[in-house]
Amino acid sequence: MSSVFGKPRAGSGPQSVPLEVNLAILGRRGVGKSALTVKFLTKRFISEYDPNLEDTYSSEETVDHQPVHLRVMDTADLDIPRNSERYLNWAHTFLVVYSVDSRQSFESSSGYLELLALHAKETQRSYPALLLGNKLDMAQYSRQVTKAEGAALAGRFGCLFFEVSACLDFEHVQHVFHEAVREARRELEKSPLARPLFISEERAMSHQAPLTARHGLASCTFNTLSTVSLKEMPPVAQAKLVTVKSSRAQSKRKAPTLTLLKGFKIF
Ligand SMILES: Nc1nc2c(ncn2[C@@H]2O[C@H](COP(=O)(O)OP(=O)(O)OP(=O)(O)O)[C@@H](O)[C@H]2O)c(=O)[nH]1
Repeated sequence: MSSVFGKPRAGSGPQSVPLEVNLAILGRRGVGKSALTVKFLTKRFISEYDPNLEDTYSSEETVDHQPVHLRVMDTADLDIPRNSERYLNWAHTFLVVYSVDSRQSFESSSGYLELLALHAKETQRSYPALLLGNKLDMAQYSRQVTKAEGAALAGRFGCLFFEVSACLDFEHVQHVFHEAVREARRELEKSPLARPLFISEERAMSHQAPLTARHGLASCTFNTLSTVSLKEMPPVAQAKLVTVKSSRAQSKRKAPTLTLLKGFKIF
């Protein structure tokens, strides 16, 4: 609500301080984690990719009129969760992805949800997760997981469920990411001091030593992995930060966007 009589305007005051949200995308290899990430950030679908690339991207979003600094970690586990602390200790919210044309990937997604449930139990906190059935465009040809099965699995873990396609419309993909932000925001509002740990880019850490959680997380670090054997938290020297302004990414193709596209071929 805006007013000329001194009442707060929408988007002013505390609302103009960006909410910091870290989101990790989990799932078996090939389910479309990178494709969804790139679709969300650039509105485009990728055809080729580096399966070993694990990066964290940063995007300024507006969700429900609130500015949000969203960091997205596109993870690169192989077939099962590995070194999961790197995202468990970092993310406020998770997208667990399977492909509707792969039962194996659906079974893996259940493993990821169990991992998150266990982590929540151990840390006595709750971590919002959304379950995504990707490659919906393939459903008419080769669906192996029904929508009801996806919904039932999500129901078992109390999370939201969507079926999407990284190669269809951008709005559905954006909606899912924004829902994840809303879930994170609800959780942060409940316990604002109980923030996940994070790795600072400025301070070299030889391993995942926790830093003091505080309001307004500093910049995070990001894994760029180039070989299959390097699936662990990389040394800080390898870390890099990639920033993308999603609203400008497609139209202006500024340098940050080109950085994002490293490793991807876009058409
Ligand atoms: N038809 C269709 N293909 C998709 C979709 N999303 C991704 N793909 C394709 O599926 C393959 C794997 O996609 P990625 O985004 O690399 O999958 P990923 O989960 O990041 O895989 P890793 O990097 O190995 O962990 C690529 O060939 C994509 O082009 C989709 O929604 N529909």
